[in-house]
Amino acid sequence: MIDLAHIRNFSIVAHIDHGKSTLADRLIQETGTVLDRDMKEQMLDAMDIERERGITIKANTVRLEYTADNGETYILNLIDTPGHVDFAYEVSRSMRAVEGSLLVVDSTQGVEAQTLANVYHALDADHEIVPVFNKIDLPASDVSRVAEQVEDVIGIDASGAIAVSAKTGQGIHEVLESIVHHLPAPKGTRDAPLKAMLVDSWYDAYLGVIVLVRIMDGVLKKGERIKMMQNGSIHHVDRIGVFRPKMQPVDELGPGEIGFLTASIKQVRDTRVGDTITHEKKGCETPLPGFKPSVPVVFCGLFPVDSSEFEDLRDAIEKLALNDASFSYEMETSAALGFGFRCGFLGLLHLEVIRDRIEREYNIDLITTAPSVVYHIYMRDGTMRDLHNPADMPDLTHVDHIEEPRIKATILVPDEFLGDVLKLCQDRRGIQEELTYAGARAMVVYDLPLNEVVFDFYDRLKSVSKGYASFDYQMTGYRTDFLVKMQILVNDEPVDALSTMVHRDRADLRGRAMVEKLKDLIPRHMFKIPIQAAIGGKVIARETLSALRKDVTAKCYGGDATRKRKLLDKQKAGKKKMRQFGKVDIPQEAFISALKMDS
Ligand SMILES: Nc1nc2c(ncn2[C@@H]2O[C@H](COP(=O)(O)OP(=O)(O)OP(=O)(O)O)[C@@H](O)[C@H]2O)c(=O)[nH]1
Repeated sequence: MIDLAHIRNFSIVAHIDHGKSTLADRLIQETGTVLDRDMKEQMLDAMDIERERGITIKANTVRLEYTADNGETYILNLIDTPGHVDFAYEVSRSMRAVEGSLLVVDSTQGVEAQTLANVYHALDADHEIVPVFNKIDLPASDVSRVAEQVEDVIGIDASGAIAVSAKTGQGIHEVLESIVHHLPAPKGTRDAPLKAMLVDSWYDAYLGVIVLVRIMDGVLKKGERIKMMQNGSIHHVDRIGVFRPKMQPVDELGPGEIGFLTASIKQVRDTRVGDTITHEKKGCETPLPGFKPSVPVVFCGLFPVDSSEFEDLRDAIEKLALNDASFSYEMETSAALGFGFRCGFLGLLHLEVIRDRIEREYNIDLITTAPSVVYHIYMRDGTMRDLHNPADMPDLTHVDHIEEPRIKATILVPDEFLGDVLKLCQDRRGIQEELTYAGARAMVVYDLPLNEVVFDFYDRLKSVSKGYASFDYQMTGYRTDFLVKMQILVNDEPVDALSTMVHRDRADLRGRAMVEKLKDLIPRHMFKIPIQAAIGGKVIARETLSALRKDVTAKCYGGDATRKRKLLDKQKAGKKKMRQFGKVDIPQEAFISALKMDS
């Protein structure tokens, strides 16, 4: 039995790359949770892909045991939260399971857009916050400037801030002491009926679904029968334990504790995040206030390049969906691409991660169609339908008006790039709402159509600001606008995978840019190929790809046989990555490249 006064539950909030994972590693190491020789960098980022991209996707948790300078031993439960905007929902969810946060700010960079977004989640959850200024080993570190920023921009007291280097370990001891002395102990009643929050869940091939819980009141033991309060389903608990960071069984989980349970649950979908778990008999009466469910906001089609791999793709998607309740999919057929899936994601990063995993872990080459947001189509008969795929756009004569999702975007950028950032937002149909300064940085808030952001906004923002701008957004609602479906025709055949919804005022520009790009991306054929952009029956842009008798080896004068061989092999490999539309081969990268807007 662990006494509540000796528990501290906390999370780390930070902008991406400010050192959250590195700090977590140091805390694990400093408390001896993992022996030094077993310590590999970034213990908490389990998946390869996370390691490679340096981002944390699945919220992870670890229990640390720390003997403080006052001689008392404390249990510190760290919940690692994802830092990226796509996973904002996971952040806000895990925040409710803990009482405090370490706010990590890179002292060479300062407060960024996701610092703000994440710290607001923490403040929403009534957290006590300890600011931690990281990377003080670097010459560019400026702790007093960052402290000023934290006070000015976020409005929290930075006098108790700790300067650390998660890299060298400097200041880590102070962080642990501050967790013990500045963060509140959890509250809860041992004798009350069981009330536990379902914080997260994921699928494990051996154990089935693993459920991360925070016990609010009561005690959970192995062998008990529990009830999920949302749907009343009953499960038999076959394992309980904690993460250190490996799984370690425990006898019970009491109030204030964070741990896991398994109960032969087959699918992550059967465990609703934010649900309240109680005992089947003598359970609690009222559930905890619920969480909002995460809804996919970006949709795109995934098709196998090699159509014989459709079943493999289905298998891969089903497996990934087992572990990710926020990823949705349904079968889709496209005239040009054959069989595939229409998939829904929380955002672009989520999309990229899933696509990468399918290509890498399941070895399937994919064609990804243009990402699209969900439009509300109001019909003349008074009904409304969601449009996930521009290809499904109903006949315009039946449509009354169309609404598109809007976001509130917060961008922090050094002064000198502000002009370019404003221009970018303006070009993307943005409406400026706020412009303020914090030192040499400007903070702008824009109301933007999500559609203009999902594709390459973030890349463009990074490039116009030389990487210095940071960005975060939240959905705000829907608004009517003059939106049309633009089709692309290659050799007079519509390529549905390239259909997009655009604002009418920008359609000509976009159409022109797309056909010009496609002209460069599609290889020449033996015949002339017209490439057109059209709205309804009206062509708004056109290019023609001239015919060519293709002899790729022609430039290999001198008859070097191995060079010729290599070129031919390369061409063959390239062929595999092409898709035939009527008589025309379109390379895979054309589907994405054509949509990128350079400026
Ligand atoms: N010099 C120096 N580098 C650091 C320090 N802490 C972290 N880094 C480096 O900064 C980079 C980002 O650190 P991470 O710990 O991966 O950052 P993160 O905030 O967890 O990033 P996400 O998981 O992507 O949100 C890595 O290359 C680290 O090695 C530090 O104290 N000093």
